[in-house]
Amino acid sequence: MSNTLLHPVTIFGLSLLVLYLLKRFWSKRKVSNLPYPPGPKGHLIIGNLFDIGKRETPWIHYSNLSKEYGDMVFLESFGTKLLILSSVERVTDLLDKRSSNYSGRHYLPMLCGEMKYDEFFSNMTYSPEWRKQRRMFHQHFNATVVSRYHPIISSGVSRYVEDITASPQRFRRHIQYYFNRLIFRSFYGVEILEEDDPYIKQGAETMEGFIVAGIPGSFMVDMIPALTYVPKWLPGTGWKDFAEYYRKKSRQARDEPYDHALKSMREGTCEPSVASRVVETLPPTSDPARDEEEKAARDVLTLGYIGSLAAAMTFVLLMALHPEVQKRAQAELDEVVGFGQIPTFEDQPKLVYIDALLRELFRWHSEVPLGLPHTATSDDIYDGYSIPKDTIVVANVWQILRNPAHYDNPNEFNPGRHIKDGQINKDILDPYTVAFGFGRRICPGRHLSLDTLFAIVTATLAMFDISPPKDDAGNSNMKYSFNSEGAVL
Ligand code: HEM
Repeated sequence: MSNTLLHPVTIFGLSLLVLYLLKRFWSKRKVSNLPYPPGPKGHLIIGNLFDIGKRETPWIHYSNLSKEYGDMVFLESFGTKLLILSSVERVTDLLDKRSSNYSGRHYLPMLCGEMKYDEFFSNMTYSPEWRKQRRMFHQHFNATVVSRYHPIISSGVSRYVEDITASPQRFRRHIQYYFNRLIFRSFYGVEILEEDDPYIKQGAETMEGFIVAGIPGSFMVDMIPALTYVPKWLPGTGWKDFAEYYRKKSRQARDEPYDHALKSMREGTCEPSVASRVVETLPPTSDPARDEEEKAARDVLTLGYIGSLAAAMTFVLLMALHPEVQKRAQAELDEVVGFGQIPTFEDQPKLVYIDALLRELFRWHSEVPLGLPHTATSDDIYDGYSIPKDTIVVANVWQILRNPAHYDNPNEFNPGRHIKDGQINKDILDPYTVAFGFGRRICPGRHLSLDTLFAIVTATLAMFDISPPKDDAGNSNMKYSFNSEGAVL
């Protein structure tokens, strides 16, 4: 008898039955008698698993679903509820206007439980700890103080121009190096001397882990959290090695540059940085709160790794594909700044076409096509529908930025669409208000990010011409694709 009960098929069957009953139970817990927002009918037991589960371009799948069900699509599988918003109106109503309820982050068993990425405030749920870390970050990167990094940005640009002049074919490495040097100098006051610096690698790998595990449904354990208890020696548990690898990398990325900065501060060899300002405000080492505050500081600093590299790579691709846009931008620089001169931040307000080009860059290719998912921290009722607590709310940024109601011929790359009567057209949807996220969770690094991009984009256009590679017959043979680091040429 006991043998029959322990038979793997019996255990599997019983588990399915329990999951099914749980699903029925959870599905019945509606906020009120109101229905959930529309969405495809789920299958028996697994619900909408096939819609939520891993796929290469989920934003395109969600966009197709919205054509059938409207600008709010509700999916559910094993108790996980997902609401996909695909219009500015819905996003504004829920993520901006009701942001006190929609600023949570979902506890993803893989990302948070296994990989421990919820130590960084970008992945923390809406809590006092999140508020503390976010405030700390904001102090150093809000719009009024970000100009303090301009000297570092400008010196980085000079070095970038030298590097590209010396070896233009290595442009990807030089762009990467520009962003990494900038981040390390501004955050840690530390100069990165080598392109292959281990800190750079740790940061990139930490980000890589986030990009894969940050999308709900990428790992089965996100749907069935009980899988956490499956022992590592069982076949099919390679995801546990993945989690361990990235857990270690993110800890290194957090601790090593910070310790390096502390050492340089003690030796008096580092320049003023976010780290030095944060350390000055920490309680004394004798204070029991010191450890906790210092851990928060380490976590906050690590988030600086999130880079604008992807946008810069996409810029290079677009200039190679659109010589007419490149020429027009160069003509504006020649006229406003002078031929072969690198603009400064003072020139920025006069460079309207460059402004439009950067906006179009963010519109045409969103680096984070589904933003970062928010969650509802309480039950809600909206537009005749019930939205239960813990629903994951995702904005389909890609679809909003390609909506023909906002942009004519949305697939076309056309900076001119953002200009009217020689000025930025305020009547057209500003892509930055979508690309950098929403409400209380809006990207706090956006000002730094836009300034660093302005500097590298204008320096590149002022000093170089970008053209596609040619074959022996002189024909362009450029092939490209996109990955998490932007365009791959
Ligand atoms: C092209 C560059 C960038 C893009 C497109 C981008 C986009 C985003 C998006 C979509 C979010 C999620 C917002 C939401 O939850 O609604 C976010 C969050 C965040 N970003 Fe950025 N970002 C960029 C660069 C940066 C940089 C350079 C930094 C650091 C200096 C940074 C720091 C952060 C942090 C800390 C969060 C988490 C905020 C929170 O959860 O409270 N980002 N970013």
